[in-house]
Amino acid sequence: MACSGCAALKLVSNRNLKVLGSRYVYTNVKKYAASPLTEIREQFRKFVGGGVSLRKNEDNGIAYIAIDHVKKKNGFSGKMMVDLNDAVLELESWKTGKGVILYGAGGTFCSGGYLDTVRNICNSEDGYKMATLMHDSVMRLRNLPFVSVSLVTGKAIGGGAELMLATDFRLMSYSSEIRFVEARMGVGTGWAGGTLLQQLVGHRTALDLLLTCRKVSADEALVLGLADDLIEEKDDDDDEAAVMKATEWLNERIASHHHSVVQTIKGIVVCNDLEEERRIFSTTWGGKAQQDALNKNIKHNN
Ligand SMILES: CCC(=O)SCCNC(=O)CCNC(=O)[C@H](O)C(C)(C)COP(=O)(O)OP(=O)(O)OC[C@H]1O[C@@H](n2cnc3c(N)ncnc32)[C@H](O)[C@@H]1OP(=O)(O)O
Repeated sequence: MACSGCAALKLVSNRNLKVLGSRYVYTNVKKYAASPLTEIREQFRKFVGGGVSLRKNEDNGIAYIAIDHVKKKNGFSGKMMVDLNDAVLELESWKTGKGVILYGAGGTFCSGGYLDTVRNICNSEDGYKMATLMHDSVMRLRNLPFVSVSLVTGKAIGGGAELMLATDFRLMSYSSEIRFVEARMGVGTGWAGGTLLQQLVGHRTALDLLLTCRKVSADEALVLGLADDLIEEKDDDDDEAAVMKATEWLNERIASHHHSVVQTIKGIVVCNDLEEERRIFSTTWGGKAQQDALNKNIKHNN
């Protein structure tokens, strides 16, 4: 008698898929011994071009991460990958921070992997290493106890489109656009974009955007939930004006709160664990910000 499960099993084994818990996992993917990050960083910092810089403003508690490789539309070199990793590691020890704005210099967010670097690491093992380094930076950035915003002006292409998914929010200038071109370039997402995009817009829209490689305008990004707000631009190349607008937008959410409160709320939202939520929550309970609020007899009726 035909067994319907057998057909499914055959399909699964044909595709080198194995059931693991409730998930199917690929079994025909070559496994690499995990290289230590220090080793990967040493290798990647040799692929020069551009830089990523960090500026912390102690007055407003906002840090600014600038992607700067303007001549190459902010194509992300190996060195920039290491710079980003350094920036995020430094932010992890910033006690009084509240927010982070990630932006591209010269009116482009980021055109993805710098093709000179890409050509130098164009083999499966180095691809695994690049993904390891970028996953480390992206997930550390995402989990920082600060509210993070990507400010997208101009284009966010390929890895650049993935990078903007690392932050809590995305602000786009009206004429900016996002384009996941990885499939057109013969690859998948290597900077955590598949996972993050799926979480943000759902798996069908993620598949659609990744397979069609189509341009997503700022207006459409807003509808899809890829963007949270649009900012007006007088001149897309005017980094300072755009950064100022993003700062205002972020400040509307964080300026009136003590850094300990912002950090607690962000920590709670990303921890996904009630025991951890209790621990983080208890750091502000009974603290000065709570005492001050109680002493003010605040009414919430307007
Ligand atoms: C990690 C996996 C990935 O990220 S896959 C995606 C890799 N990125 C790409 O393939 C982007 C290729 N570039 C482009 O599509 C265009 O240059 C874009 C970004 C749309 C900009 O077009 P447009 O405004 O007309 O400027 P342009 O082409 O004249 O560029 C100016 C100079 O910059 C360069 N450039 C641009 N992006 C990169 C990049 N990612 N890596 C290396 N170089 C890049 C262009 O080649 C051009 O250089 P040049 O002035 O001709 O020497």
